[in-house]
Amino acid sequence: MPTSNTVIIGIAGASGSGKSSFSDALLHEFGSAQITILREDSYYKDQTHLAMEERVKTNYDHPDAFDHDLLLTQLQQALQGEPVNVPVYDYKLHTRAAEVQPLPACKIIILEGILIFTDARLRNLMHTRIYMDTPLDVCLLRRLQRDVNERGRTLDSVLEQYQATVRPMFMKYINPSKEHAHLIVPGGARNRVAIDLVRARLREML
Ligand SMILES: Nc1ncnc2c1ncn2[C@@H]1O[C@H](COP(=O)(O)OP(=O)(O)O)[C@@H](O)[C@H]1O
Ligand SMILES: Nc1ccn([C@@H]2O[C@H](COP(=O)(O)O)[C@@H](O)[C@H]2O)c(=O)n1
Repeated sequence: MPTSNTVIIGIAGASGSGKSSFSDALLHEFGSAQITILREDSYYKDQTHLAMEERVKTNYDHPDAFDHDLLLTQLQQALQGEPVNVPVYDYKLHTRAAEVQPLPACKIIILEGILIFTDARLRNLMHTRIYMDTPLDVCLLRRLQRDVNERGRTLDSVLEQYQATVRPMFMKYINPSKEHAHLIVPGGARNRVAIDLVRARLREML
């Protein structure tokens, strides 16, 4: 458990389950002066040393794809009130961008990502753990649309990656990590009751 005044809320779930949308809904309720969102995706390992053909072959749904050590260090710095420069990830180039993004100092940090509950060091820093429990077919359809429209992917590449790594890693790592959740949310970011419940809990903390 964190010892500072800052509180970390973890939101995990499959890719396309609505983690970002749920986090954004909470940010919308409270505003950026009180809540900031930190995305596990920002901590994908730098791959500038690899050729593009190697980068596309990476398993991005395995815990080893992330630099959780850096994420942990930066969360601890944020809890101590120290300035934090978050890496910026580029999904089209599959690597870290040159720039960094300062993390605003806030009372509540929402940490969202597919594998954040698989690491006990991260879990132990989270005051509340929420799991987005959205059916996998719905997740795939959303991901397909998003990856083609926003992440520079083709239909074939999304389906190939889904079968090769996304679904198997969900079964092996993400779905079992649900056992660490305090709250399991069906229906994603449109679950108004869940947003209201979490909002009430966050309001108590502020
Ligand atoms: N309840 C919903 N209904 C329809 N589309 C949604 C819903 N929640 C999220 N989406 C869309 O699905 C895509 C993936 O959602 P997102 O919140 O980014 O998921 P995650 O962060 O878990 O990958 C986004 O394009 C988002 O706009
Ligand atoms: N270069 C990359 C890096 C990550 N991914 C996929 O992103 C998913 C996690 O992000 P969400 O916003 O969907 O939770 C994960 O499932 C990776 O497969 C990628 O395709 N390419």
